Amino acid sequence: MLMINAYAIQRDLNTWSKPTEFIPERFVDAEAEGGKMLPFGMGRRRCPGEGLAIREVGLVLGTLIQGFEWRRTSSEEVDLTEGSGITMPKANPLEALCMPRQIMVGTLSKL
Ligand code: HEM
Repeated sequence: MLMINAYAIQRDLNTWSKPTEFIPERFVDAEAEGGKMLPFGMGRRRCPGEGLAIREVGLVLGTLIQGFEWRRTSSEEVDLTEGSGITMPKANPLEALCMPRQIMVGTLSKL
C-alpha cells in the first residue's frame, strides 16, 4: 500500500504561499494555488464520492448561511488549533450562536 503525506504536501512552502493562513481566495480558480489541494486523495483509489461531497458541502453551508445569522460566542477569534486524529479534528469544539433569519422564520417553523 502506498500512502502519501497529504498533510505535509499541503503545507509545503515550495508549493503554497503562507500555507497555514486562511486565504479562501486561493481556491476560487482551479488553475490557482488551491487547485493543488488533495482533499479527496489521488489515483485509482481517489474518493469516488468527490462530486457528491462538493455539492453537499456547498448546499449545506449555503443553507446554514441562508437560514441563520451566525455570531461568535465572544469577541475573540475562533480557535482553529488542530487536534490529533486521522480526520484532523479541531482541538476545541466550535461554539457559535445562531438565530433564524427573520425572512426564514415562517419556513423554519413549518418544519
Ligand atoms: C468532504 C467529503 C469527503 C472527503 C474529504 C473525502 C475524502 C476521501 C479520501 C481522502 C479518500 C481516500 C482516497 C485515497 O485513498 O487516495 C476517500 C475514499 C473514499 N471515499 Fe470519500 N470523501 C468525502 C466524501 C465521500 C462521499 C460523500 C462518499 C460516498 C457517497 C465517499 C466515498 C468514498 C469511498 C467509497 C472511498 C474509498 C475508495 C477506494 O478505496 O477505492 N466519500 N475519501
